[in-house]
Amino acid sequence: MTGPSVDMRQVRLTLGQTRILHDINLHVPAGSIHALIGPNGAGKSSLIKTLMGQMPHQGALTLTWPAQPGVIGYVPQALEFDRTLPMTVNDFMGVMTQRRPAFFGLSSRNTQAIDDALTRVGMHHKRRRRMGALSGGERQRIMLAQALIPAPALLVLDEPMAALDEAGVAVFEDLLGYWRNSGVTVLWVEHDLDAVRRLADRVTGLNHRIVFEGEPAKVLSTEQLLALFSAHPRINAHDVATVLPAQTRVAA
Ligand SMILES: Nc1ncnc2c1ncn2[C@@H]1O[C@H](COP(=O)(O)OP(=O)(O)OP(=O)(O)O)[C@@H](O)[C@H]1O
Repeated sequence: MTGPSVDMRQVRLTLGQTRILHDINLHVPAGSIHALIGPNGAGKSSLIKTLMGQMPHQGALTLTWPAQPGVIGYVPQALEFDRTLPMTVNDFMGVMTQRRPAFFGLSSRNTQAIDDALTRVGMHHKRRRRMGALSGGERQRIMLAQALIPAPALLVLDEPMAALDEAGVAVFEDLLGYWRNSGVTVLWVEHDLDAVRRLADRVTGLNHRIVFEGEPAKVLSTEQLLALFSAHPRINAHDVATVLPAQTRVAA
């Protein structure tokens, strides 16, 4: 299950008249946990969608696999579900993990894997609930569960912790440890800088272009964070107060 390295060379993205990404050169080593941080609208989700082949980018994108190409898992930003949509957690897991339509029921081939994944994120007892009746944090746990089937070698996470409570964060950290030990490559968009310091091997600061890259302990200095978060036109005092950790705010 060992993951690939990821390389972007001179990647650019223009949507309409707006240049979203400028000359991105990014290297994510195989089997590493690589965080992507930056202000709102900096292009983090766009970079991830570019990697997933969903954007009309220019430049070179390379995945170098250790042996054969493996599975790429994706956890999108928090999804909303209509409360009345008659789709249970089981149905959703079926839709995400099997080819046959979910209204035929779960494929027996996947039942055990789905049970295990839901147990792993602490949601097995809610598998008959409607997706729209779950809390945001519970839905986020389901999004993590679907990314476990089939076991990914490269995992792309877009703010997976955004809606999680303390117990959910513990589940996520446990999964991250599991992926790390399994050699999975993880590219992870995150706003919680304390979590990035604690859990990532490397971090890239993005604001339409790469502002810095390196080990969190070395590059997440007050100066670098101010350069990253104050260069954006939409940044204001409130954004700085919510984005920078308390320790950094005091120091700044
Ligand atoms: N399809 C699109 N067409 C035009 N502009 C777009 C499109 N998708 C995104 N954008 C713009 O691209 C910029 C980057 O958006 P993106 O969602 O990648 O930022 P982000 O860093 O993920 O932001 P956030 O942290 O708020 O989720 C934004 O200004 C957004 O409005």
